[in-house]
Amino acid sequence: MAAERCAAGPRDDAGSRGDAGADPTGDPGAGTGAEPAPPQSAGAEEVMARRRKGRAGAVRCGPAAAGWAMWRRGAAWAWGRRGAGTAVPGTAVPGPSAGAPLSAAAHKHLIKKDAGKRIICIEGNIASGKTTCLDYFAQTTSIEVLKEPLAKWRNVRGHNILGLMYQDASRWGITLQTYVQLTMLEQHTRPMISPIRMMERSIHSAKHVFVENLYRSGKMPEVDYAVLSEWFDWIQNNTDVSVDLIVYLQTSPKVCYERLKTRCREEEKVIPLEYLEAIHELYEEWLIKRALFEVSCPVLVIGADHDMQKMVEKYEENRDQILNPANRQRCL
Ligand SMILES: Nc1ncnc2c1ncn2[C@@H]1O[C@H](COP(=O)(O)OP(=O)(O)O)[C@@H](O)[C@H]1O
Ligand SMILES: Cc1cn([C@H]2C[C@H](O)[C@@H](COP(=O)(O)O)O2)c(=O)[nH]c1=O
Repeated sequence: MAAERCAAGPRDDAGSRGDAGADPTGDPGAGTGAEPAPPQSAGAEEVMARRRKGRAGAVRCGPAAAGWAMWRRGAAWAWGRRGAGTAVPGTAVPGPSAGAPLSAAAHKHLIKKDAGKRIICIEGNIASGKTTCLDYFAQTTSIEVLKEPLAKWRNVRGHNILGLMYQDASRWGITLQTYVQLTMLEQHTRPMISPIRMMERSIHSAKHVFVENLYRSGKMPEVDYAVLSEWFDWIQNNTDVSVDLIVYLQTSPKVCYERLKTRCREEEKVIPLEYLEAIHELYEEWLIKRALFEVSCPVLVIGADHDMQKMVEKYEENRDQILNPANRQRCL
């Protein structure tokens, strides 16, 4: 299935991110016209008995997320060899390392050195409005903003591994996700210069959403998934990648698809709606249904299908809950 072309010429945002500032030069992946193979996901529900920490509800703002479990409509295209419906990776899913206590992240949360400082991650689907949200809050003096290191993913020593992944996820998925994990670790452990840090996504969503999607769709072999999982577990158990609050910008995949086309990032021109539906479903499983992976911090859900003006109103309505933990309505 081919994705729709961008409505206008490329409006690449490589320079708009707050990271290394590299251009996507040496881009062997983007715009070559090769058949796209973006990774899709199948549904899942298990393994969680070991990992689930609780089903305490998220702090929910704005319209409910109802009706978005429709990604299964695109199943024929979306499901890879690891199958559909309840036929999840199942017993084949490598679990956490033996001896890695499941509550390790929560424990480290308690002993975090910079106890007075807070880390807030803005999570959401591709083109859900995370960067726009961060740009808005960057105007607040007490907040430092760390955007995704997208420029690095587009140029690691001249290689655009984001573009490569979108051209051939089976071949390059492990390469991209290994580097995403490294660069996200670097973001989490970078010294803070302000009382509050707002990050775009996290090492957690990279693993629980994007790696998971590659694996479930059959585009990442189990051995690669196992190695990445071992790395992830080690990082969780030996470094401080804890987060104080997740703000989940909850969008419908169709809205993201429209915004994605407007933004028109070169590598992402091959993305079909079904891919955004698969990513959406994993976000919902992780942050709303709590169906697979532990969430060890509060989650604030903000409906984000609205226009910019309405979104700014919502950010202001929620500013206190986001920035001041004492005023938060509910914590997990
Ligand atoms: N509320 C909104 N309404 C309409 N367009 C939006 C909204 N928020 C962001 N956009 C636009 O959608 C595209 C994706 O937004 P962006 O903030 O880059 O998303 P993300 O960082 O989550 O991928 C951009 O072109 C942006 O200008
Ligand atoms: C974290 C992460 C991201 N990606 C891809 C998904 C998008 O194409 C870009 C990020 O852009 P966004 O507008 O901020 O969503 O990177 C990925 O493939 N794997 C990941 O782990």
